[in-house]
Amino acid sequence: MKLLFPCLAGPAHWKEVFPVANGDRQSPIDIKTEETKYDPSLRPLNPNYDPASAKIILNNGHSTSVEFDDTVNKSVLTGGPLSGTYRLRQIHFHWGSNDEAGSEHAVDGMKYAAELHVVHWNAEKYSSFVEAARQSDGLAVMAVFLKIGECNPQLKKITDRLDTIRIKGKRALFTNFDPSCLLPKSLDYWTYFGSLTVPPLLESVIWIVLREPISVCSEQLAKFRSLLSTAEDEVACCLLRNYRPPQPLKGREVRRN
Ligand SMILES: CC[C@H](CNC(=O)c1ccc(S(N)(=O)=O)cc1)c1ccc2[nH]ccc2c1
Ligand SMILES: [Zn+2]
Repeated sequence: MKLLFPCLAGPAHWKEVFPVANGDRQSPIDIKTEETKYDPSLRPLNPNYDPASAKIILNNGHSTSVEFDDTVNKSVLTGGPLSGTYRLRQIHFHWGSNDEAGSEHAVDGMKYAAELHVVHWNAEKYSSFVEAARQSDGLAVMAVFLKIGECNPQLKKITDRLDTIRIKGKRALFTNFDPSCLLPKSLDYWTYFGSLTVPPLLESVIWIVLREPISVCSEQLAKFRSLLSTAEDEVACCLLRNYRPPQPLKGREVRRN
């Protein structure tokens, strides 16, 4: 069925505007843990972030993100499956309309309540994020699962600011923030070659999915759902869910350290 604004209609219609939606390395995926392959060549992850790089917190209508200064190598990710230095650009979240689903990746068919994405780009090889986003090794996104449980005091720094950016397009100063505070104790991970999970769905992401979740409580998730996907002059519509369902693996390998 041809829709006027397919992107607004959600994941099922994206292929009409972005044929790559049916590509060979789409994300997210359901990680079947029994089929992952231990790879001794994988190194420990080495995130090294400077809290001064944090700039603003933003509601872009599809998620809330914290944007970092990526004009210099101040906050970077090295190690893991990566060759070279990947520069931190932004972090953002995916969630669902209830606590039972909300993550993008799944583990043996199980979905978590939400998922944090820490987005980096290969500033060693490419001159901008947008250029890197068109290259097969251009981006590296670290995914962290959010599991329903205790309220997360570190996440509170973000959820406490959401009422100031409720409307799409709103932004507020947000600095002195090191996203490492949102990482779990263990940095063990799965890794595979994939894509952006929202249009333009570019197949340029080296995914690094941390195996240990962090906690989030229902009240904190409710604050994400109270964000609006609509701008000032539009009829208010809550951003109740913004996760893409798992995509076909198409023969890809998922490695673990
Ligand atoms: C190239 C796309 C980009 C906008 N999109 C993203 O940055 C993005 C990042 C991560 C993920 S996820 N969920 O997979 O982690 C999804 C989308 C984008 C598109 C056009 C642009 N023009 C100027 C800057 C710019 C950035
Ligand atoms: Zn994302």
